Amino acid sequence: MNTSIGNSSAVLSMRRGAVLHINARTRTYLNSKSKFPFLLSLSFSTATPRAARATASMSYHKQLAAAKKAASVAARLCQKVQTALLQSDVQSKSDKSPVTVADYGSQAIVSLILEKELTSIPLSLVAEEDSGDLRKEESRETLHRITELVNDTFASDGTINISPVSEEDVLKAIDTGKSEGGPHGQHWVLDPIDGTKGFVRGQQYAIALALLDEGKVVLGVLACPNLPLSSIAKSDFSSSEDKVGCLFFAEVGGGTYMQSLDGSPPTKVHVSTNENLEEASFFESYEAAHSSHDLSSLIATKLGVKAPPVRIDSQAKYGALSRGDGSIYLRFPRRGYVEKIWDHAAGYIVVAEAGGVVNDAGGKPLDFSKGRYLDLDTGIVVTNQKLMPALLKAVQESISEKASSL
Ligand SMILES: Nc1ncnc2c1ncn2[C@@H]1O[C@H](COP(=O)(O)O)[C@@H](O)[C@H]1OP(=O)(O)O
Ligand SMILES: [Mg+2]
Ligand SMILES: [Mg+2]
Ligand SMILES: [Mg+2]
Repeated sequence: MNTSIGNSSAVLSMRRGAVLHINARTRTYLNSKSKFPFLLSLSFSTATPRAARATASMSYHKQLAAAKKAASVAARLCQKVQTALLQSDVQSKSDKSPVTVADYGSQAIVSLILEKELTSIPLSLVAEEDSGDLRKEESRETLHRITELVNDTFASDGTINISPVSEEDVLKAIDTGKSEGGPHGQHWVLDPIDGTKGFVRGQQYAIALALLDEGKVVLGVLACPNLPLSSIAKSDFSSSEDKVGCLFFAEVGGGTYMQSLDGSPPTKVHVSTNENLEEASFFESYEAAHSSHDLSSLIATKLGVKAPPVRIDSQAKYGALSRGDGSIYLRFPRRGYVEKIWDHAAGYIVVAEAGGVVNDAGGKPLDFSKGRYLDLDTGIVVTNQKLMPALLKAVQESISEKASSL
């Protein structure tokens, strides 16, 4: 039996260029999930060893404060949309993946807040969404709604001093995210909603924001609006009594902290110190299309892992792992899928600063300096330092066995 957060009965049908349909039962379910918090992540990285050394002693406090604010405000917009998701709010992109008004609104909010808070250098932002579809005639209503959502979110937050924005301002703010990143200089990396499928199902998602400096991730923020503040290691974690809404943040050399999205004081978190594989539990994607459940099951069996996998959407998995809810996260996308930096940058530093290790299946650390994409061997493997050697051995043996059985 597998463990997953929330209800899995939502029925979504997606066709190229078509609106994603949500049936009445799902709508009722989504509307009943207003208690769920949103997850947002941001990260920042640096690239060359010389420059990395030069920046190692730098402080990113100001950028971290701006990132936390941006992700938290964007999370509020996402929460508002998730509680009243309309069929017209969800559309299908050209790669058939869903996108909602909240993905666009979140990206606009983060871009506008970073621009406002950090005026010393021009903003370079590598982000998932762009305004291409929104500029089409048939998207006029959608753009209007996104602009309203952005302005309402700013207006209801007493700490944001941004005048009402126009539709053109929103389009421009979204398109700030077209930066290519790379090994030099500072680049923000944003996934405005990571785990859009989980968001649409009324389940887990994150706003993920990171900063790269010379190709290295130097800070990251993950807002997880629906993640319980207490551990999700146990299969009964989705109890309606659980308080939800976590904000994870990390700065290079400074450790990882978690606070509630409604503003409790932060506490330092650490990955699990578990060295016993029989007692280990592991996370993987809720969506089997995003990561091979068969391969991770083979690995778990080889390692003697007894607990069933915990399947949840988005970089909330990195957040949960950073506080020791489980000890392993396995991700094996289908052949040919290329991972993007915004899907891992914030999660990477949140786990690394909590004492964990994030490698590709070949045992190499992830390299965020190559532009918008990650160049990976097969998949991503995350655990603590003690378990990584045994885990990598099992991963590599299982990959070979699976390949020879085909
Ligand atoms: N076919 C795919 N394989 C792997 N990951 C995918 C695929 N399609 C979308 N994704 C991205 O995987 C991440 C979610 O993975 P998970 O299964 O861990 O929740 C998201 O970043 C999602 O993008 P998006 O940001 O658009 O939701
Ligand atoms: Mg997407
Ligand atoms: Mg994503
Ligand atoms: Mg996304």
